[in-house]
Amino acid sequence: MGKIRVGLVGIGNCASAIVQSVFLAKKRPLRGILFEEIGGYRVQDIDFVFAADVDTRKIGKDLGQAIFEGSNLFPRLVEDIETGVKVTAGPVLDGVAEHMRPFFAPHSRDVSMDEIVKAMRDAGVEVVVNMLPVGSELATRFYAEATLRAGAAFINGIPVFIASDPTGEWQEKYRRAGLPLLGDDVKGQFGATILHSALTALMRERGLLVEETYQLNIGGNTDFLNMKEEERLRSKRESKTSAVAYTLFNAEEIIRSQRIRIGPSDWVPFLGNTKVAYIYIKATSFLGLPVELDVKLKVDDKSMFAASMVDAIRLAKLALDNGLSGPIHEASAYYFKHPPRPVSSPYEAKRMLEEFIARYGAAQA
Ligand SMILES: O=P([O-])([O-])O[C@@H]1[C@@H](O)[C@H](O)[C@@H](O)[C@H](O)[C@@H]1O
Repeated sequence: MGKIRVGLVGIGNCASAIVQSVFLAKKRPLRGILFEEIGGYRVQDIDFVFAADVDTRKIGKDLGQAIFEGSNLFPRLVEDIETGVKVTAGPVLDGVAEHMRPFFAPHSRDVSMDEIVKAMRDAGVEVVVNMLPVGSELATRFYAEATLRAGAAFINGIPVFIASDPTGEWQEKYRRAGLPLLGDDVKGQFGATILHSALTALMRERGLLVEETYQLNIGGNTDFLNMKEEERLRSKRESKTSAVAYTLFNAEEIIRSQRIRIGPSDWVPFLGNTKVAYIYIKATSFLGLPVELDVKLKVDDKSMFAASMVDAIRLAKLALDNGLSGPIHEASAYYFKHPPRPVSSPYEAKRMLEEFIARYGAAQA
């Protein structure tokens, strides 16, 4: 099987977890992985060929070194990573929040679309992964456009609505260009969203009516620090809330009456990369009697991201190999919180995904 030529945008903790998982997979079988192979592609078939960031502490360094620079704190799991890819300077646009400047060292050079498209083309990028900070609306659109012009598939890991663009414009652009589009906003492997929505889906399946629910999240990395600005956080709340709301009988009513509250809640520096989620659900069961559930989840936030992303990358490549274009619904519904076509149960989403892999993976073999 061939390699997958991948470009990474935003060399933060998520990128570190992805890069390290690929180099770890070259040494020994990965633990906790969902699919060993997708259409014949293994995690170690991911080849990094392009990387972009705005932080001067990362620009110009080998990707294998840049993932440990700046405010990155994902632990080192592999020694001596050399990718041969130098981190290139991307445009800053809205990629750095004002209150983050003391923690960042963004460059101040103008970087044009032509420069980035050329760099992507020269590198022969097939799949671009967007991992910019939440709230990077302009910067995400910039890279979605650059990827399109460079002729690659785009995976949008953050809550800017590209694959799920309500106007349908981005979906149409990718369809016309004959390129796959996956997104939006990664659903961690066993993160707060999948756990919360699996619980509410189970309640629905067992005939319970959810009356009220919240999901509070705290963490100590720059992702949580960035989201302290309420405006940057708006799309994240929408994305996370919708992922749970799709599993409810009474979504509209519960949203209207503000009996659902979901989102990142605070930055607690000493937590580092650990994310803690508190989930509460109150439901009505048989004969109108109440059921209450309180769950606390504690996970490494970025390994959760990477587990989903190494699958999404292989699915994007499978879509490319099979000449699929526009939104890849099966992959988006399972791995992303805000897909263009949401599915009300994670089990149904998994069934669709497995059918997709069997169909296109087999076609390829
Ligand atoms: O899946 P989940 O745990 O609800 O939420 C996750 C966030 O906590 C994480 O910071 C981000 O990198 C992932 O993309 C995902 O959004």
